[in-house]
Amino acid sequence: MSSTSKFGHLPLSSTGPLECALKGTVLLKHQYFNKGSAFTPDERRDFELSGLLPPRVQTLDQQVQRAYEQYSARPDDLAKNTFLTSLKEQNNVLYFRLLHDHLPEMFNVVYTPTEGDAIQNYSRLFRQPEGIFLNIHDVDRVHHDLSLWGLADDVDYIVVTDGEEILGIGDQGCGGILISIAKLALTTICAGIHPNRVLPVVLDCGTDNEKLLNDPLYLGLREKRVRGKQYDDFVDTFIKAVRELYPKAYLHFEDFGLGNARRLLNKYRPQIPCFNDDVQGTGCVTLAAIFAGLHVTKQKLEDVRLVIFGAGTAGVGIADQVRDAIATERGISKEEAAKQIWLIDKPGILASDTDNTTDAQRPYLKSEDEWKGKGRDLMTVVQQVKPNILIGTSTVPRSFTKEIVQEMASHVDRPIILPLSNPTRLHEAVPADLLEWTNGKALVATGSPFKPVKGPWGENGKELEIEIAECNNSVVFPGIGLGSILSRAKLLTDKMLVAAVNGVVEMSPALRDDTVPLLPGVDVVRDVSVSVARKVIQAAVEEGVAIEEGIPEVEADLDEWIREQMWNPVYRPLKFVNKEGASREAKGEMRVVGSVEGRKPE
Ligand SMILES: NC(=O)C1=CN([C@@H]2O[C@H](COP(=O)(O)OP(=O)(O)OC[C@H]3O[C@@H](n4cnc5c(N)ncnc54)[C@H](O)[C@@H]3O)[C@@H](O)[C@H]2O)C=CC1
Ligand SMILES: CC(=O)C(=O)O
Ligand SMILES: [Mg+2]
Repeated sequence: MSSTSKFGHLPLSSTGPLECALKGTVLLKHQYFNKGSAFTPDERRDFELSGLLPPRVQTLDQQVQRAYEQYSARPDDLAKNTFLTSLKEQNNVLYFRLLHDHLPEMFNVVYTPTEGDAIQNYSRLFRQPEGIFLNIHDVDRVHHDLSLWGLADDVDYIVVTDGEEILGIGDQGCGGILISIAKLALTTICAGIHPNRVLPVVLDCGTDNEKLLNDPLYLGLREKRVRGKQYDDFVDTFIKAVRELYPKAYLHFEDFGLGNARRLLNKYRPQIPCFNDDVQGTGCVTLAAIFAGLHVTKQKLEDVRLVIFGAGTAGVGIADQVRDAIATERGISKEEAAKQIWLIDKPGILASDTDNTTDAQRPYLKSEDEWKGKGRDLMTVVQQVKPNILIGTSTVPRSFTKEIVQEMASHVDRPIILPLSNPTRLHEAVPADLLEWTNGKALVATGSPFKPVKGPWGENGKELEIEIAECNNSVVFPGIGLGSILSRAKLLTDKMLVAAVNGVVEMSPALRDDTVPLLPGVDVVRDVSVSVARKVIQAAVEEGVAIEEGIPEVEADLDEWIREQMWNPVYRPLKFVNKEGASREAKGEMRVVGSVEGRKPE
């Protein structure tokens, strides 16, 4: 039962007994309340479960042990991913506890790269729907369909995608729902966001993926993507419905295509608390990695000479975050700061004479005179620019060749090289090669996880194992979301994003020891999220956008206030309440009771 905390408020995630109006088989099939073999003897009696379960009562730890054995017996990562999806549908606490206890091992199975395989196979692996599917041809029903999820107060965090540019594997149509689900699972496991107060959404606008269009089992709209005004009206209707139904919710855009990602962010950012993970999340985590790298190389932002290969949603998102940091740090204009960044896309270096550049790329165009008569390919740019940082967001595998990397390393002692394209097979270079080509000098972080690399790189050729940081927006988006939700920020401002970067940098192992990774790993992810959330909340208060009252000012209290509201995967004793008497004591649990009872939308 929830109660006010020492801070005099009702925490977002509560502890103590959990009210439940369900019994028998309905309860056993309910992912939020189900405990399986861990129902206590009293609960078995009170909730009509005694004949429905084998007699032995087990602990959560024993269940985790069994689930881990079952997981380990699955032959490959996709089968492991499918197993975990089923487990989540059966028992939320067990699923999140298993993940919690084995996170470093399972992270790449529930997230990139394996989740990408699951998304590509969505219509083949489909067993049970999860989330909300909105149909562009049913725009009149958007409000109604969204309302089926629950009542106004019940949603804190929404992830929405239109499935056009998923995790580096392109257009996946309605299978994109799985990226919304996966990102939300990470908000829970990494930042303790209540799993029952989140909402995954896919906007089904069709797909341009021929394979899906020709697949008779494809579950989404089998037609080409609808674009233009009809698309914009659909998104607008969705946003309006979100504001009406879930006025407190924070909206996370994920994996929209290049033509829409930034455009939608720019449109809605001044109106609602929203965030684009590919633009802003990637920008924040990469800036944090750069700060850590510069700390190791003993350089400052004024020393940055950054080349970004692949100037799409993520690439320009990174450029903006770095440019703004340089401008603030050096006290110069954004135009001046942009001179330290070079963008390369399919036509080569982007210059004033390059055709079809986007509004977002324009601030970074170089003068055509500067590049007249010169090659515009990556090798020439590296030769001319002599960058100390090279980032890949191109989806072009192996594009950072030995020659290019060695050219870069011939100008700087410790090149910072971040191949960020996902999934693993699309990385611009793999860490083992980067380290070998630079004799262990490169400071590397990657978009997907890689195993540590062994090599003779120590003093006098001593064998050393170098850990590789994962530079993925997953390091930062859960904490940004947590901070925004807890402060009930009405907008997500630039200063809150800068604060989030600082929250990650403070946790970077490389700040204390320059032989270790640039970014914190998943083993400390909850601490990272607290650090990020704290900074985000403080910035929201300073900016005057925090609505929540009573946010503690003292840092230690603020940390406690944050941690107290994070959801933990533990079983809570169930307390039976009559359906009529079911109160909303434990904030957030009512959606479950409501949906099972068939609560009508208001
Ligand atoms: N590590 C992380 O946290 C993140 C990684 N990513 C990854 O970054 C990659 C790009 O994602 P988005 O920016 O969303 O896609 P996008 O499609 O918006 O951008 C890709 C860009 O690369 C360019 N490109 C393609 N071929 C090229 C070539 N041969 N030479 C130069 N440029 C070329 C494209 O024209 C486009 O501008 C994906 O693999 C994605 O998974 C994206 C977001 C976060
Ligand atoms: C990590 C991520 O958001 C992406 O690859 O799209
Ligand atoms: Mg993404």
